[in-house]
Amino acid sequence: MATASELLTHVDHEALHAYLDRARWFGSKGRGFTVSEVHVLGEVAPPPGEAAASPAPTDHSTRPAEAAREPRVVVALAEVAFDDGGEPERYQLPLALYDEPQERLDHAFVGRWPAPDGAATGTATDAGAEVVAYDAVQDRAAMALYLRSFETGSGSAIGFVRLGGHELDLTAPGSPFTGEQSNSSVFFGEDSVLKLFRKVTPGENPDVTTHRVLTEAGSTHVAHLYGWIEHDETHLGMLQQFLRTASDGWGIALASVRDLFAEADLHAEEVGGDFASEAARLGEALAEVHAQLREAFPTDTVDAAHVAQVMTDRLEAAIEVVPQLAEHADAARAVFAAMAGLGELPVQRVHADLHLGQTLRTVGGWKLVDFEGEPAKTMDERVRPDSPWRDVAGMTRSFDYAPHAVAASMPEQDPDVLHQRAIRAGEWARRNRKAFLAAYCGDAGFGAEDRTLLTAYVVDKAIYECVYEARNRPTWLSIPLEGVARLTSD
Ligand SMILES: Nc1ncnc2c1ncn2[C@@H]1O[C@H](COP(=O)(O)OP(=O)(O)O)[C@@H](O)[C@H]1O
Ligand SMILES: O=P(O)(O)O[C@H]1O[C@H](CO)[C@@H](O[C@H]2O[C@H](CO)[C@@H](O)[C@H](O)[C@H]2O)[C@H](O)[C@H]1O
Repeated sequence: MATASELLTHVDHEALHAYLDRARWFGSKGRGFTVSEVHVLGEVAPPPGEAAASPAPTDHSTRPAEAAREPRVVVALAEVAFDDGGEPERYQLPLALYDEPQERLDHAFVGRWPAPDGAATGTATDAGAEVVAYDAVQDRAAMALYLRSFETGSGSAIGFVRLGGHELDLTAPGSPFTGEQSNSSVFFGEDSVLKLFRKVTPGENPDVTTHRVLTEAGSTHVAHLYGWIEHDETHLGMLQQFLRTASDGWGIALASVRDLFAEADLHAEEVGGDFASEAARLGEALAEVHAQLREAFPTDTVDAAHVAQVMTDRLEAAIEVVPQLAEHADAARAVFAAMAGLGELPVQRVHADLHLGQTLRTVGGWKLVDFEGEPAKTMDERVRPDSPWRDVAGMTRSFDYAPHAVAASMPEQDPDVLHQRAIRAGEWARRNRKAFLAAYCGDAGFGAEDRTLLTAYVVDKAIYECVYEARNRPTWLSIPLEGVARLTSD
């Protein structure tokens, strides 16, 4: 039978290029690139002689002949070189390989290329003439092999590591997550969630290491980590508790804002969908998570003047991308300068890209997800200890985004109505920020130095968001840009 590497001997780089170009998770859209190399990391299959722990679940939507067949699942890394000479990137491609087309997987087609000379692909009884590749994430049979490998290991250089404490439901069928995300997740029934990291950087991924520590500390504010996938000490993915009763914080916040806007004469606290008590619970949850992270990861201090300089540099770079920031630049520099004299700041492991979309409300309280940090930063930067105010600032900005995102989506043109709505958006943001901050600070209170620091982190985050929106959702740019204007004119 052909080896995993042999199956990709004649891999079609053009097909991979086209596939990457249309993938939601490809993070360099709009830049010219080529797939310069394809590395085969290994195969996902039970080790030889290992009995299957359970049969692959049947996909009832498929014809019986197809449903009975298991693919060869090969994990490849596509190396991407950019025409603009920028740093190359590497993307993980878990491929389900068959020796003939699978109609049920048309939507997940990646490419087809000649089979290795004279070798059967092992996906059918006859020697195959070609390899037909699909995105394994979309293939229930391939995902069953992943789940089973957490029990048996994969018998290749790809390591499947389990944490104790939970018995996996190996019969649960895998369904790909269909919402917005930067990686690729698959839900196994109501038991577990597998997230495969798409843009791969050598070394540990903070999503795994942070979840591991919080799981082992018994945190009630994260989905427990069940295991992870690694290759050569690089994390490729993780398996977590499925949060059955989860609703996402961004959606709940938007509903609350809509309730407020629907009641022209009421204040936020008088409306049924008031979010303030949830904002307070979020503040408590974040404080607990920060305390646990302080216990488990190294802490340090950093000179505030250095942080102020980094923020100022980020502002200068942001002006290149969003020239409208220039008119607020002096005021922003002054905000950063005000923090520069605060001496040594405590730093620790933090979430690093916290916003309402990274929070899930369950019957067991709020859970924080996705500890990977800001996608624009290098992995080294993302795991560096940082100020906890970074996370508080992220949530503060989110409380500003939610009402302004709803307001921007409403077709109203009447200046009086727009003016009223802007006032009420500010009211919603202030009310929830205040509740969140009071709960986060608890007995420690919120002093003048804290205010100076938080303001600097909030302005820095809003500047980051301007760049993020310009590159990802240009029609949303006005939300953080107006946020910068308000923050720097206070
Ligand atoms: N443990 C979980 N249980 C249920 N849903 C989850 C869980 N973890 C994440 N989700 C959902 O999946 C979405 C994407 O997860 P996330 O970790 O943010 O992925 P990405 O890093 O690709 O952005 C989340 O916004 C949330 O809606
Ligand atoms: O979730 P990611 O880690 O991919 O974070 C990036 O995308 C976020 C948007 O999906 C972006 O968040 C910004 O928009 C949110 C509303 O969609 C808002 O709640 C946040 O406050 C705002 O920052 C995030 O900045 C970016 O890193």
